[in-house]
Amino acid sequence: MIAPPPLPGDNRIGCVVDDLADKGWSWQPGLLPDTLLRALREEIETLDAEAALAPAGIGRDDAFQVDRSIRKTRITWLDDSSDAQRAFSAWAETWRQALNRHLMLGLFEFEACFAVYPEGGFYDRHLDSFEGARNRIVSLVVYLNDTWDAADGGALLVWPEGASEDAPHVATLVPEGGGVVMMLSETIPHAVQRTERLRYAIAGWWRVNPATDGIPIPIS
Ligand SMILES: O=C(O)CCC(=O)C(=O)O
Ligand SMILES: [Fe+2]
Repeated sequence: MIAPPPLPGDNRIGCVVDDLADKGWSWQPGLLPDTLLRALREEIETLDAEAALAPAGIGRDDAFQVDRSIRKTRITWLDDSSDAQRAFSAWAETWRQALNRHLMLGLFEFEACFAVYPEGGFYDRHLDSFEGARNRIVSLVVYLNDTWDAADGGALLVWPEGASEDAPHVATLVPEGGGVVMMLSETIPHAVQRTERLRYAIAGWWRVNPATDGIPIPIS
């Protein structure tokens, strides 16, 4: 079990909000509650054992492809079909509301997938929001392994907004269980280094209302 390190006043919302406003990303070790971490890890292990996770693609629907030269992961979408997933959705919803309240982002809906990186898995540098679609605004990544050593690889590398392809990354985040990353999907480049062991995570995205012709889709 990983004890959350003390943060100034333990004001996690304040820290995340300030980080997102200042630099566009935030790393919060031990932010996911332990009970949720354990339940989600059990679920991702079971799903993976049942081979429910399909190789992940890149790009939007019509451009969907499985390209192992860019990404090697297995994913399955969350659908609120278990207690653990529903508890995770409720937890994510508290963050959606907090981010909207403090940053006025207008985050509207959330989608997330379980992601298993096998040994040798990786994800090359990318942005989470696809060109031409203002769909994903804030990315959320939650790490589900129990323990993790730097020597296990699989670190998340983060670049600042606008960094060129050959610019050095500014953070190397070790995916310790319960650690959480939030970042602006449209502007923060990031990559997953080759992992030397099975790496469990949830990757999720908050999106704005996908209104067409200026007419917002009502909340059902
Ligand atoms: O697992 C991670 O650390 C990041 C995953 C990621 O970048 C993605 O799924 O878009
Ligand atoms: Fe990403």
